[in-house]
Amino acid sequence: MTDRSPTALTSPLTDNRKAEVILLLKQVCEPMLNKDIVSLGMVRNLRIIDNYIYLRLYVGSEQLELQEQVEGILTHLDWCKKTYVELCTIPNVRTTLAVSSGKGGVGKSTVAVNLAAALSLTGAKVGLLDADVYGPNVPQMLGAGQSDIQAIDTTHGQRFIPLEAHGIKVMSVGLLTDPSHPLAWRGPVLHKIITQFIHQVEWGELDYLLIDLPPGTGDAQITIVQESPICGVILVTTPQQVAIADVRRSVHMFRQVGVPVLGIVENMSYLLTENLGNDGEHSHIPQYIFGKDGGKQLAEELQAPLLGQVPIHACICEGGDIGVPITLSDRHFFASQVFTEIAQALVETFSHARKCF
Ligand SMILES: Nc1ncnc2c1ncn2[C@@H]1O[C@H](COP(=O)(O)OP(=O)(O)OP(=O)(O)O)[C@@H](O)[C@H]1O
Repeated sequence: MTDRSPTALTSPLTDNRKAEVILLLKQVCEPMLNKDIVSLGMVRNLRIIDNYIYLRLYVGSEQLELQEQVEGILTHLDWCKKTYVELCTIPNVRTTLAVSSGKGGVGKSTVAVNLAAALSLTGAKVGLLDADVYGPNVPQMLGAGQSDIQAIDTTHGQRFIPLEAHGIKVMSVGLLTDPSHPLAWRGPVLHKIITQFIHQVEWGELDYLLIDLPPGTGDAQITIVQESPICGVILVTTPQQVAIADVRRSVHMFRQVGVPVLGIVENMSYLLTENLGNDGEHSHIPQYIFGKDGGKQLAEELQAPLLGQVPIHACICEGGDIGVPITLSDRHFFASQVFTEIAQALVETFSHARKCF
């Protein structure tokens, strides 16, 4: 696994200087998550060559001021002649969030699509990048499965134009391939496609870009995480122990590469069944098909917030199949409200941050 933390150089002099640089950079606070930019993994590829500092800064479109703060604070080093900051951002995208899962089939794409829908219902401009190279089904879940992707030539080279479905901008590896042929890309091709996705999509102005990652903790996830200014990751799990074990691994992987885990969504938490009581009254009883509160316990163990518990319901599955997420077709439905609450919590976190800039 490649480390996103600042890179070490070998001589004792540069090691000392690097330590000094990191100490100063730790004083630069990113107000969204109220943490320093080093702990958030925003500073990468730190190199000190003679009296010059080189680094990459991964930011959202409203955090560009951090560059000035970085350059400013490093002027305190009397040995430093100049700092070269390479700003890495997705143009016009304020906040990039990843949706991930330790294991396939736990409902990661379903959560990503419904969360995108819930965010867009708050009035935010939302994009959804389906980077799940092994099962790219976001376009279908938004009713855009058969659409063709257009590319335009710009002064910066060729750019893909995302589709728009229900007011959400969508881009997917699935849209570039024949749906009847499985995706069997390997290493370099995979890397190229993913990197293209991140840097060659003309999103326009977005408040939130959600990236639906492939399941697991392999090369594809690490590449995406390293090549994009992701502010945090939302992890999706079902409550059963095998899924939990995989998500635990994922949390450690994201923390190791310096990406904050914003929280855990427990999907398929319970199924409500109708019960006819002795008094002739109907009531609903939750059945914990995959076990009870596995995600909740994991969240406590890993000290990550439990963002919500999504029930199992045929309408959620049907919404995905017909291309209209349940959160859009019936926003008052009890399962939709879970997504609405998660979206509101995200908006609260990130819009508060915007006021800080
Ligand atoms: N809460 C739910 N209630 C009912 N069905 C659900 C729920 N969540 C997901 N599903 C269904 O489960 C199936 C798998 O969901 P989804 O494709 O979102 O999983 P995934 O984790 O993204 O899978 P993968 O990444 O392995 O392709 C889909 O048919 C989806 O409609």
